[in-house]
Amino acid sequence: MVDSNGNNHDFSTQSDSNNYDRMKELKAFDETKAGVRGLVDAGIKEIPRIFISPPTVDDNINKNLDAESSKEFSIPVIDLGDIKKGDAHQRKMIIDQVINSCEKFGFFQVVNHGVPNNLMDEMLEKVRLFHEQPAEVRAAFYRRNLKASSAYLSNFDLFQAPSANWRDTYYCSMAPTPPKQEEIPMILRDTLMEYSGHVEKLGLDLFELISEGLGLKPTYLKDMECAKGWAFLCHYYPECPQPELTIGTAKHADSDFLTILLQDNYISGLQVLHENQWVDVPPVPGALIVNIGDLLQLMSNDRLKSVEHRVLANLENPRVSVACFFHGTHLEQPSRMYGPIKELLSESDHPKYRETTIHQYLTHFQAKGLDGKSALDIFKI
Ligand SMILES: O=C(O)CCC(=O)C(=O)O
Ligand SMILES: [Fe+2]
Repeated sequence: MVDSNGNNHDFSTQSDSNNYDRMKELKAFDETKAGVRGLVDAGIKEIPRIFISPPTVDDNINKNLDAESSKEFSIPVIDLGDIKKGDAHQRKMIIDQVINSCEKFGFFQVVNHGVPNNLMDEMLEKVRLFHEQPAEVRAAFYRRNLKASSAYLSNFDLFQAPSANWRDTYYCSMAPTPPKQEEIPMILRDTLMEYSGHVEKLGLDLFELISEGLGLKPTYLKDMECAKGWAFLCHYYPECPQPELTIGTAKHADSDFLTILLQDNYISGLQVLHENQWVDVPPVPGALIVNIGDLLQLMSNDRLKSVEHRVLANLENPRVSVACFFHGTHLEQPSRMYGPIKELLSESDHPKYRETTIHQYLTHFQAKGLDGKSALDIFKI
């Protein structure tokens, strides 16, 4: 294919397995700065070798698009609307639903959450437009620097993971220190800032409900600065000519306290691992998906679950999503320690993890890449 600088790159397809320099091809792909979208625009019919998923431990839980995912379970949908009415009994019922979902699935969807529907639609549309701009426009934002506060790139773990994922991402670290306005692509800027303000409020509400549900004072997690720092991952999953050979996002658990995910209104693909079965999370109009990340699993001493999930690639249509990662203030407070919350421990409930800084945890998560294994394991006592 030809990149935005007019250079020609050839990537091995699966038939070239005897003649395959993986590192060279990863670099060549990265240097196109055009992402997976660039490959599709170039008209490839077979996916390059670097995207082919090797057999993994979860191959018995079939990745195949034709395979039935579990119909036995579904992720709970929780209506937050009644909370605003100030009825204590209703509030208690909602908190119970939230905590039960976090303990059982690690995931739930929320409706009547306060983020306007038209803003959510606009956000998805702007992300799509960003990723569908001409390659040379996108390339200006492409950087493989995980410390950058605003960056477009394909696969943060391209050089670490066992195989590349069929996905491109625009990343924006929004709080507590936002990028300079002009660093955010113009096409996304206003919508992302407005959306961010709403998601911040919802994040605070959720941390309050979870604190209460754990029997802590309502501001406990807020006081731990869980809601003070967040970043957006604006994903784009191009249509894929051979979806059964690759994956949109490999199996992983999230590296933060909590994630609020806005998914495509029409194109599904997100699946959550529950009782060793993949459960689809279908788009629900107006809903946002919420899931517990590793840092809250660690702080709750395994009571709340950071559950593995993945996104399937699909043959026909691009899929868009916007994940908001509440990751705390690790850059501003690098030495702050996080461990199991003392108030949740007892004679019979000993700490299961040693304390760590978020920086230490994230360094490990990023070095490992999405390799299908939990990043929490090395912190277990
Ligand atoms: O695109 C999605 O639906 C999920 C993305 C995701 O799991 C992540 O960014 O961690
Ligand atoms: Fe995730």
